[in-house]
Amino acid sequence: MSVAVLGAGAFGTALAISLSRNGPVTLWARDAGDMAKQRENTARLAGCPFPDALFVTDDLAYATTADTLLIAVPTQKLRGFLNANATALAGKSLVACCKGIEISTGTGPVSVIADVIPTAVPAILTGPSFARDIARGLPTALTLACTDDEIGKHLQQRLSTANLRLYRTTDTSGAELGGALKNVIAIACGTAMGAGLGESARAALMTRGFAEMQRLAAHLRADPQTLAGLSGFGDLTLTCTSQQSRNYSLGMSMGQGTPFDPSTTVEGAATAQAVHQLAQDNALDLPITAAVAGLLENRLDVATAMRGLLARPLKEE
Ligand SMILES: NC(=O)C1=CN([C@@H]2O[C@H](COP(=O)(O)OP(=O)(O)OC[C@H]3O[C@@H](n4cnc5c(N)ncnc54)[C@H](OP(=O)(O)O)[C@@H]3O)[C@@H](O)[C@H]2O)C=CC1
Ligand SMILES: O=C(CO)COP(=O)(O)O
Repeated sequence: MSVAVLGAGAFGTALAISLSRNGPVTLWARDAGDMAKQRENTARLAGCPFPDALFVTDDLAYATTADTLLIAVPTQKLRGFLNANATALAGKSLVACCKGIEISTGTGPVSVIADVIPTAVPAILTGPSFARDIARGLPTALTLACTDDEIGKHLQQRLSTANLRLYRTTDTSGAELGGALKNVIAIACGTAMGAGLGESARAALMTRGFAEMQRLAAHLRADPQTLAGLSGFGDLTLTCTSQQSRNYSLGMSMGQGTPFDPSTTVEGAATAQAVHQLAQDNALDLPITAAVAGLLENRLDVATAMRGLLARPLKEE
């Protein structure tokens, strides 16, 4: 099974570095010039040199000769990328390596792939992992979800390494929901911490945020067990507690009232909007998501958002 990673941001680069410890891997970037010369992605993942088995290219036709393609572009860019390269991607195993819900359709990366490239076998690789940890070869466990269990088994074998351990599921819906929604809750947690509301408030937001994740997953018929696994609870834990997370950091900035670099990839911002819309369309009660969407759209300030959450009617857990 030959492997290429399409998209050389922090995560795509880290995966390519990690997988090239198993054998040759191609990393495709829109502009590969500097990376090919320096053997390092100084812009997105500085300090992580490329192993010899990693080949960088900006020739998509060459990269897509591999039979398994990992796609690591941000969720809101995925459809455009697939449409632009549909012929080259037809019939391949396409593993989404992004976390989010598309604003225009309210669906996740696996559904977007199935929609644009119906001949492909879509899968998703998701779970608790920072790009830098993967690139450094630190121990990491992720979820590989593919509705075709046989292909899922092949992908699990090929994409696991000595330090990157993949667990398999056929529940693509649960896996993509967990990875998308935890980012929204991480923004909420970062906001609370930035505003000085304390670690008890963060624990409450994580737990009630997880209840929102389960509620939406149940509505969309995802398996609750998937939400309790690496791609849901696992990634929620990591992202809501680490300043390495960009979603958490955006929240911290909002809580502190300090500026945040708008060019940073923060998947939870668009996803909060998409999920808030889904909740309204389906009469689902997702108050933390609604508060995050309100903060991001400047309809709410932190104090009002917190007051709103605390003033909700008392209920059973
Ligand atoms: N960073 C991390 O620790 C982790 C990230 N992820 C997920 O990985 C996904 C990507 O994030 P990450 O790598 O960190 O983001 P980065 O901001 O580091 O990089 C985004 C990359 O996407 C590329 N890109 C954007 N639009 C297109 C397009 N239309 N066609 C081709 N390439 C495009 C950019 O290319 P260019 O450089 O040319 O602009 C850039 O290389 C996100 O969904 C994120 O949630 C998951 C786990 C960990
Ligand atoms: O998904 C991640 C960790 O699993 C990375 O989180 P951020 O996108 O918030 O940096």
